[in-house]
Amino acid sequence: MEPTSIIKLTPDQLQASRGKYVSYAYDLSPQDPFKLFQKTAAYQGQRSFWQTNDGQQTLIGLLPLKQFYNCSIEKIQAFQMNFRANWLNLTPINGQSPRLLGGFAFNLKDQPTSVWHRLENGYFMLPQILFILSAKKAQVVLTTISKANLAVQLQHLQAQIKVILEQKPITEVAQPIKGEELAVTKWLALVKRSVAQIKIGEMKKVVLARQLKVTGEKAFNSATILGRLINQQANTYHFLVEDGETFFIGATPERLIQGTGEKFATASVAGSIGRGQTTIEDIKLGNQLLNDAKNQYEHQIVVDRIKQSLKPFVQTVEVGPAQLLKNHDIQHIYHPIMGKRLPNKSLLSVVKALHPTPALGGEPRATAIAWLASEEEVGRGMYGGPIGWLDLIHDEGEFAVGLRSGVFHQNAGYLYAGCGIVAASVPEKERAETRLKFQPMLRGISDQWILK
Ligand SMILES: C=C(O[C@@H]1C=C(C(=O)O)C=C[C@H]1O)C(=O)O
Repeated sequence: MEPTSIIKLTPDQLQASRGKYVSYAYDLSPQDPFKLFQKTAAYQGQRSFWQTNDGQQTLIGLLPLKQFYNCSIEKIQAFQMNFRANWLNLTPINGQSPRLLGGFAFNLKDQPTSVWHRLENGYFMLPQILFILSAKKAQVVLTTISKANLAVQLQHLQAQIKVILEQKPITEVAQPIKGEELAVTKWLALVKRSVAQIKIGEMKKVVLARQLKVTGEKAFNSATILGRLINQQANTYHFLVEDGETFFIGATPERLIQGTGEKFATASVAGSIGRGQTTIEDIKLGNQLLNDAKNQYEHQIVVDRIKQSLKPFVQTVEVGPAQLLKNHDIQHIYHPIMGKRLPNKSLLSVVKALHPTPALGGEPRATAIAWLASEEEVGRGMYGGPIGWLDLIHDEGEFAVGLRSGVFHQNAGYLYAGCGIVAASVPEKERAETRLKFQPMLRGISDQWILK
């Protein structure tokens, strides 16, 4: 299957490729996504991982050819255009094209918070080695900038893949951790102030986030956490971006946008309750959530806003029926929302129009964002931002909302959780809801945690 000599170019072709982005895609035998990721330990600090919520599609990116920090949507879009204009496809027929992996910040900050290191304002990478995996198929896309000897450049990448595939996957046992919810009193006071602000009619809803700090004896290992999240959190997107010693990781249930050739699909996910110990209790809790006036109200704000925001990009906005989105620790009210894509509407322009939805920002958006910027103590970094991938050639891709997540550096990690505040919010109840939302990450990091 793997070609022995990857490519033969004539001198003229070589000349034409000089300075251009070139890519070459080929098939591998099917791979177990996480096992393959474990085999890439030698590339730690230079990897990205993405898996869809049905577990059917996985992307693993290694060895950035390009890295983007301080990622405005415009900057990434400009790169996509530039790449397309300077790209040479060496794959004989069809084949996959190069993709960017990574995410945007919740909002761009002038003054970075140290816990995020270089990831504060978002991060994307263009991998030299990109694995695209589905249940039955594994493909790899090699991307490089053509220099004097392109064939050697590509063969060098191909040789690295061979080495990766021969590795033994290593599994590490998770370490015990200490956890501390940060600034709780201040946060409860902010909930109260926000409710007051809502009651005087300044806003309808604002989503407030807080942090839980975790500490281990030794540095956290991204692969260990990722493997546990994959095992524990079904029905969620699993994502990881690494930048040297810093990584952002999570298991989010919320799709922001999927763009295929034909459609744009998004979802409203808002309104939360725990899972039951028994099936009967679980159904009861689900029904309670679906019929609860406060949660219905919180949710409807999200549906209405998404409908408005998506409208200019699709033929007709279709809203599916209300459903429960059930995860390991929590369930939400959820509607699929989609429409047929109108011509000349880019995926990133939809990201810009949607983000942040009132599931993460608030309503009205500008007022809520201004309120968060002035009142929220800690920077959100990539928490709550769009995270996923973008095809550089076909303008297809998918972005989830980067929640149920945390940023890690050496032996410290900061988990984030937020919740929608409306006029009927009670601070202690909202704290309990955010506690529930820390659970997936705590469980993902360790079997043993002590909370201060
Ligand atoms: C903000 C978070 O979750 C969001 C807020 C929800 C809510 O307020 O009910 C539910 C799902 C998410 O859209 C989070 O998990 O941190």
